[in-house]
Amino acid sequence: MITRLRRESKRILRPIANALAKNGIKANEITILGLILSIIYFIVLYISKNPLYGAILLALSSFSDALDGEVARISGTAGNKGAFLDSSLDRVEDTLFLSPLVLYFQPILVSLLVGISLIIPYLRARAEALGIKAEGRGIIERGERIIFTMIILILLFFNFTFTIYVFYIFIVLSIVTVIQRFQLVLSNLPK
Ligand SMILES: CC(C)CCC[C@@H](C)CCC[C@@H](C)CCC[C@@H](C)CCOC[C@@H](COP(=O)(O)O[C@@H]1[C@H](O)[C@H](OP(=O)(O)O)[C@@H](O)[C@H](O)[C@H]1O)OCC[C@H](C)CCC[C@H](C)CCC[C@H](C)CCCC(C)C
Ligand SMILES: Nc1ccn([C@@H]2O[C@H](COP(=O)(O)O)[C@@H](O)[C@H]2O)c(=O)n1
Ligand SMILES: [Mg+2]
Ligand SMILES: [Mg+2]
Repeated sequence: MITRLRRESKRILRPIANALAKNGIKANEITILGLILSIIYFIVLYISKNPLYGAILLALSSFSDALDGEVARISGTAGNKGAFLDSSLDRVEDTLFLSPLVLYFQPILVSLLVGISLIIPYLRARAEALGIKAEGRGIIERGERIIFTMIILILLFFNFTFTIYVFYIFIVLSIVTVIQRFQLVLSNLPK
């Protein structure tokens, strides 16, 4: 879903990215800013236990993630080094985004979710190493997972009792995505 939104999102992202590139801001700096914001998210949410602060910091960090690639392309610096930095720091950020959910849900389920959120991109990386395109494959890719996390934090802020069910749905959809990516790779390999 988010992958399909990617093209339309350019209309919002392009002018902001243009302004940043014009002012000499580098893509890697935005990538690092995203990481710093995710660390602040982790600390602030863990200490304050206020899910609204978490939702705001999550929005800012993930927005940096949506912007860095655009800045790299506009300034002509897009390349493997940046792609490696971006994807690898995404994994650090995913861990930081999801771990504090232990404050609200069963730790065993949160640790399962953290693990699954690392397995999903691992499967994409492995698929791509085997020459199989996995972008856009799976019901809940990173963009959707970030939006799910944001919705959960907002629902927690308003103390809705049904939030736990949204959390369960998040886990189930993440497991479905793992299965979808396994299927994708296995059905594309001769043996
Ligand atoms: C003017 C500004 C200062 C205003 C700031 C406003 C912000 C606070 C608003 C934030 C809005 C927030 C909700 C935005 C969330 C965006 C978030 C969903 C984007 C997350 O980025 C995901 C990114 C992932 O793709 P990428 O290829 O880089 O990474 C790959 C991924 O990790 C793979 O994992 P997996 O396999 O899928 O599990 C790995 O396998 C790969 O290795 C890895 O490379 O996708 C980015 C593209 C998105 C399509 C971009 C969406 C942009 C938003 C729609 C833009 C909307 C911004 C507006 C300002 C919104 C304003 C809303 C307002 C607050 C009402
Ligand atoms: N610091 C960076 C970040 C990203 N890139 C390039 O952008 C691609 C990812 O774009 P997104 O829109 O998904 O963020 C990535 O593959 C790199 O080519 C970069 O060069 N430097
Ligand atoms: Mg990015
Ligand atoms: Mg990133």
